[in-house]
Amino acid sequence: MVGRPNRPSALSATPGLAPQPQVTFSDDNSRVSAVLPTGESVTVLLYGATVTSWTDATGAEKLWLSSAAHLDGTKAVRGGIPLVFPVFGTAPDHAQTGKLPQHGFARTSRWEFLGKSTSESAGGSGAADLTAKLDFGLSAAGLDEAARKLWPFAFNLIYSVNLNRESLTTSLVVTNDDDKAFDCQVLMHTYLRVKDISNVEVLGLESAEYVDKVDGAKTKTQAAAVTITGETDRVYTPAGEAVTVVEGGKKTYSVTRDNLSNVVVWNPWTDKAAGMGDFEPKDGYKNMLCIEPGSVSGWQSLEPGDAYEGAQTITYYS
Ligand SMILES: O=P(O)(O)OC[C@H]1O[C@H](O)[C@H](O)[C@@H](O)[C@@H]1O
Repeated sequence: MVGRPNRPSALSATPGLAPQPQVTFSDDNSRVSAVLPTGESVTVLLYGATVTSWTDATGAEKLWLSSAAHLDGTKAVRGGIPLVFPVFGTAPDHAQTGKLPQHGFARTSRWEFLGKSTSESAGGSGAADLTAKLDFGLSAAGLDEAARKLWPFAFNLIYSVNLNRESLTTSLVVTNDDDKAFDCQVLMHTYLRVKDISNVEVLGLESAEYVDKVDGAKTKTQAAAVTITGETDRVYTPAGEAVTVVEGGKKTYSVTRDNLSNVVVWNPWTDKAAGMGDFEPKDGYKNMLCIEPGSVSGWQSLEPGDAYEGAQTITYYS
């Protein structure tokens, strides 16, 4: 057999032209990665279409992933960006989704890798402006029988993960392919990596209403910047589209929402982290903060043929 190097090349070889740096894509049966010529990278597990890693050019990880996370398709991934669909938490009183497990089935289903592409931003000058795009799909045919029975609708999900030098954008399009209407909720459960949660402030939620899930689901109004000093689990409905994470007085991330009206802020703190078998190290709650853009305080009601799209863009500042 004639051997062919299967290591992907990072250089294109157009005859007569200097080689242009390219995005390096790789995929196997379980995950897909893209690496920009400048070094930034993203990895997506087909199980759940879960982003498990996003690094900057130096290889520094921007997402938190538990060292005990199950990456073998036996349990939703603890860390990265799990996708929540079609129900956030559980909704026992909601007829269509009431029997589904916590956060639905998108994060525990195996998605199909639909394809990859590279684009250059307008006015870009080459490698520095490349965006790598990975697309994933899930429809009723991709669900296991149990999930199909619990949510018996024909649907189509397209999840796109876009990586450029400064940011990661994830967007989800939900299409109703059924002849009946269905309700759904959508959320991107992003685990941001932080150095020390005690130095973190979240800006952009001042004066927003929120439901405090650790205080009897009371509705409250955020007075000032959010700081995390204990278990925190809040569903905000902010007026603005961006929240900013500041650490030690320095802006480290901004998270911008497109057509997602809520943002959940979650940190399990000591006791809850101790109670989760897949949360390691146990003091890892100090190094993570979930900022979860979603549409979860009501329902997206999709008529047959209708589609809904929501997206987040996370930008980091080093
Ligand atoms: O343990 P999981 O099912 O992954 O859920 C983790 C967390 O997700 C969201 O942030 C919810 O608001 C929390 O109530 C929940 O504890």
